Amino acid sequence: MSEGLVITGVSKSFGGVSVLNDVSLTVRPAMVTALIGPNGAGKSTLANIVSGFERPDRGRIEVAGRDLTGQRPELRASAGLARTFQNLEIFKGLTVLENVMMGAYGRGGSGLVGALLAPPGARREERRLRTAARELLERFGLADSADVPVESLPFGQAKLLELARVLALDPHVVVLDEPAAGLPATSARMVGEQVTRMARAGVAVLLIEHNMQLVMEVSDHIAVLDHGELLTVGDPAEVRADPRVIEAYLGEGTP
Ligand SMILES: Nc1ncnc2c1ncn2[C@@H]1O[C@H](COP(=O)(O)OP(=O)(O)OP(=O)(O)O)[C@@H](O)[C@H]1O
Repeated sequence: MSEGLVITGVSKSFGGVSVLNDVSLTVRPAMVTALIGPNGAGKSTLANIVSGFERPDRGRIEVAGRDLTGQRPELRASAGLARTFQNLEIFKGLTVLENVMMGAYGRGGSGLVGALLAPPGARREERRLRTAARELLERFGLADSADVPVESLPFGQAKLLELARVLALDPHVVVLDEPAAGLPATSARMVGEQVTRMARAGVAVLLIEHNMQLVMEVSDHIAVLDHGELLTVGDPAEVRADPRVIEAYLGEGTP
């Protein structure tokens, strides 16, 4: 049974400056929980703490009921946590299909590297990965590009590929750091559709995103961070109407 992501009482300071102060948030399975807030509010720091790239000064991170506080990022991946990064992260020199197959590596299975290094007897594993990766590309509308070098993908498709790759981990929890950053409206919509679909398949999705239209469309819950403090968590209508949120983040007249 998956219980999603549970963040409890997380605090973090850099050089004596508080960046996160006692943040608690639950990201439930089969739902999209957005984390929004002004630049510098602490969103990426929280994503880094969740995925093990930063250590919290205080607090606890649990994924699917397992306490992962202090565990290395690789161990979190094998516990079912996957994330994307603000900047496009692709494995250059590999094809689109191989990039998706690489995704399965973090889950503790053999993945592409293991499959390539494996003795002939283990080739079945490679075939299984390849088939699963092709199915994911199909679902993301990228099947026609399976065998092209990943560098030749247009930016919008490369952002979709990142989503396909996190799903190759078969994750319980996915943290998406600005998946629609720099995308035109049509591509952002496609990302939104895939994020919704990911959640409906049972994944707990934490979505960090500045594109408010996307956030409002795909989120079940929205958490608002301001100066490292969680201002509120609510559904899109509640958050949109909350005067503190309007003041802290949305600004006059938006959206
Ligand atoms: N490694 C670090 N060392 C020192 N300060 C840091 C470090 N990482 C982040 N900060 C500071 O912590 C604060 C929060 O940054 P963070 O990147 O988490 O904000 P954010 O909400 O993700 O912003 P954005 O929307 O611009 O990405 C900022 O003031 C930033 O300068």
